Amino acid sequence: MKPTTNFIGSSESAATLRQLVATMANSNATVMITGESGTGKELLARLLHEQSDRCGANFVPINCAAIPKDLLESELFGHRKGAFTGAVADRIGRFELAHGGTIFLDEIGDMSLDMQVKLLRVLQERTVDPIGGTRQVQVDVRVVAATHRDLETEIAAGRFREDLYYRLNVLPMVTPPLRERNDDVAELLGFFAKKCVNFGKQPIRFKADFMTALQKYPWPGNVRELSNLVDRFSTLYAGQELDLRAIPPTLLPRGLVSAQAELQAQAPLLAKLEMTPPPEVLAEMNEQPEEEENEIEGIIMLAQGMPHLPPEGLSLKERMAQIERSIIEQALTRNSGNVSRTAKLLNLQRTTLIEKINKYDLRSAA
Ligand SMILES: Nc1ncnc2c1ncn2[C@@H]1O[C@H](COP(=O)(O)OP(=O)(O)OP(=O)(O)O)[C@@H](O)[C@H]1O
Repeated sequence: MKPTTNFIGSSESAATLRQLVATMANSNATVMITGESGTGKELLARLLHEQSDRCGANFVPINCAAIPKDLLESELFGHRKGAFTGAVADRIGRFELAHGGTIFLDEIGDMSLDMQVKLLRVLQERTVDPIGGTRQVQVDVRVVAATHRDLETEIAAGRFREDLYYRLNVLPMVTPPLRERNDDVAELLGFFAKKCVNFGKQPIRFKADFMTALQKYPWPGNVRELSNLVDRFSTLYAGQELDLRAIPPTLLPRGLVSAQAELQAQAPLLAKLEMTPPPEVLAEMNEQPEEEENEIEGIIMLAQGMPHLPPEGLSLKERMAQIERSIIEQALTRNSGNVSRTAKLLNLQRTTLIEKINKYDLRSAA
């Protein structure tokens, strides 16, 4: 079978996980993957399967928390026709389906104590008892289990069997939360954006300030949350290059929320005035993602045309001239170069405006 799974990331922990998978792939020992939801536990289990000699048989995932307690036994081990009300035909369980391959028992920490006993027996004897059946079925299955729970705490609380824990935890693997490997955020954004293109969406690109803000976000939903966000962006901003303004405020580090709010509030105003921040301001916004909050606010004030005094000071004359030139240029553009209408819009004498057009070398715009 051709491998299709890709565990993205250049951080040290991502590289270590890929290395662990390669090392563990061809052992038959049970693997226990722990980590927060959305950190890639199922992806790693698939990778393990694809890299193993078992890759020609099935990889069978089952979420033990998503299946009602009463149905889980039948799902895992199967049943015979008539075994219980509703069992209208024989049905093979997930263990049999995974014969020769790998079963992935997700959210094992949510399994009831009753089922834990039954699972332990299967792991020890390598046979399953379909409900209502009269004979046991031998299964050759590699077991990979996963949970977002701390199983040692669950054991201490009497909710998880210690013997099952040791049976499962032969080869442990831990997936770190994304906030602890934010080096991977940019690569993951690119990966999921490309995936959206493969699904026929227009490509989106990310500016530096966008990437930097998202690298600071703690990602409680981890890679799943990041992937969903890219899907949303690919729909809302198809074909565009995204900057800080595209990020939902709830995802922004506190220091950038007010900055973004001002930028967004400014957007309709700028549209109304047919003004955009001068190119040098936009460039500054994109080139200095790491700057302190006060600097970002300074950039925003600049974008708004508000006077801002940078920490290193400035030449007031030069800055005033820059602002004056920019406004005249925009007003001329808006009036298709008509000097009389531009003078009226800026409340200037026509002759004064012509002087300024000459001074700022704006004749081509007039
Ligand atoms: N390093 C990664 N590279 C590429 N995709 C990833 C990576 N990590 C996670 N994903 C993707 O993120 C999503 C969530 O991953 P996965 O289902 O493996 O997480 P999980 O830890 O098993 O979550 P849960 O505990 O909620 O079941 C999937 O679409 C998966 O393909």
